[in-house]
Amino acid sequence: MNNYLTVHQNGEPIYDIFFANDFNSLPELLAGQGIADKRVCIVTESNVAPLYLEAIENQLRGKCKEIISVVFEAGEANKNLDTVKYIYEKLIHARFDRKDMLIALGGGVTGDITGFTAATYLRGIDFVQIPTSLLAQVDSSIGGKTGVDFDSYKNMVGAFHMPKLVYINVSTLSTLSDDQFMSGMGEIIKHGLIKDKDYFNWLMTNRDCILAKEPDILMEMIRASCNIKRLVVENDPTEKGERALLNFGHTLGHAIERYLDLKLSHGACVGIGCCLAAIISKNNGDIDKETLDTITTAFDAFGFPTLEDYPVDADKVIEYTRNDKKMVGDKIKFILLHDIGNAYINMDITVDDMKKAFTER
Ligand SMILES: NC(=O)c1ccc[n+]([C@@H]2O[C@H](COP(=O)([O-])OP(=O)(O)OC[C@H]3O[C@@H](n4cnc5c(N)ncnc54)[C@H](O)[C@@H]3O)[C@@H](O)[C@H]2O)c1
Ligand SMILES: O=C(O)C(=O)C[C@@H](O)[C@H](O)[C@H](O)COP(=O)(O)O
Ligand SMILES: [Zn+2]
Repeated sequence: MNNYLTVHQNGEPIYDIFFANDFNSLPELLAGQGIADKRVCIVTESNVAPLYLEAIENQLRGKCKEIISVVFEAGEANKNLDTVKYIYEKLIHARFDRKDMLIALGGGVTGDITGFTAATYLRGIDFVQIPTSLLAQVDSSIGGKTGVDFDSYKNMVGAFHMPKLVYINVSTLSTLSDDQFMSGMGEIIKHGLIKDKDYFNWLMTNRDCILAKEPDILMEMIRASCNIKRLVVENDPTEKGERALLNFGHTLGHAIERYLDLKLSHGACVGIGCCLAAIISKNNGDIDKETLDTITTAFDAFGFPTLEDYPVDADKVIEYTRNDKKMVGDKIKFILLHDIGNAYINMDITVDDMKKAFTER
């Protein structure tokens, strides 16, 4: 099996997603991106920097014109324009020009911020993703959605800007907390739910090995999820249609993330959002009770919290969905399931339908 997947657009290869257990192939792959003539800025955050920054610097030393790094304070609360401004200042100070490059080293927060900075600095420079969280390895590093939160609105300011390379060193997951591992599983289970019933069943069958973080199983799972995301974003890079399916669980998930003031991880909120969307699918007559139970059992099996653990004011959460980017006029573009592995867009979900999901299962 190849140790990479290639993401295409209009039939043309755009970038590779490379899978490894170390950082040793990074210099060679970046040489292919003309790094010898570039200044490189590694953008990372306070948790990841002490773990992996030096390893990346060691790999790149002598291979590019100059290396600088910018370290910001970890956490979703810093996925904002202030952090972007901080990075712009560093780049201007180091005289970065149009042919220079950013490297995002970290989780989805780092990838989203760095990608957005790369998309906007000097009207766009190259960037590379080195995702270190499970969520970033299977989801956020792929597809070129970049951006930041604005006030408390999730991903309100952003741009589509494709990376030049996604380099996944699966061994970085050894330092990730179990909570953050679970967060990544939220997007992984989502991939099975929207596109691939066999993959969903495989996740359940291999649950114990996944939770034991067996290296071969993790590699297989990460590759499979990357492939699902790759296929969706190749078909619809800028979310004119099918890409919206990747938002399954996110309409209510993002609203819960905001309501809980970021006390729960993105993936945990997506997990709760997926279960609520599955209840709406059942109430809408799309799936039966047995399928709904299979879905909620899956999240339970991977240790996801529920609304019993995190009670919310349903009216307030639903009010927050009005700021969702998927609103079309007064209607919300809701993602539902015809079955496990078969998601679709529904434009007729009402506030009452959402409310019912919180109270009637
Ligand atoms: N652009 C997209 O397509 C896309 C897709 C999904 C999610 N997202 C965004 O991604 C973000 C969530 O990503 P995330 O869960 O990676 O969050 P994150 O970047 O905050 O990382 C989660 C936590 O794990 C730590 N961490 C990361 N890698 C580590 C490692 N190897 N060892 C130890 N600690 C490590 C981080 O410091 C942080 O505390 C959200 O902002 C979400 O909106 C974007
Ligand atoms: O890549 C996509 O498209 C996704 O929707 C993936 C989601 O998991 C991710 O959380 C994304 O950032 C949500 O996008 P948004 O446009 O709803 O903010
Ligand atoms: Zn997500």
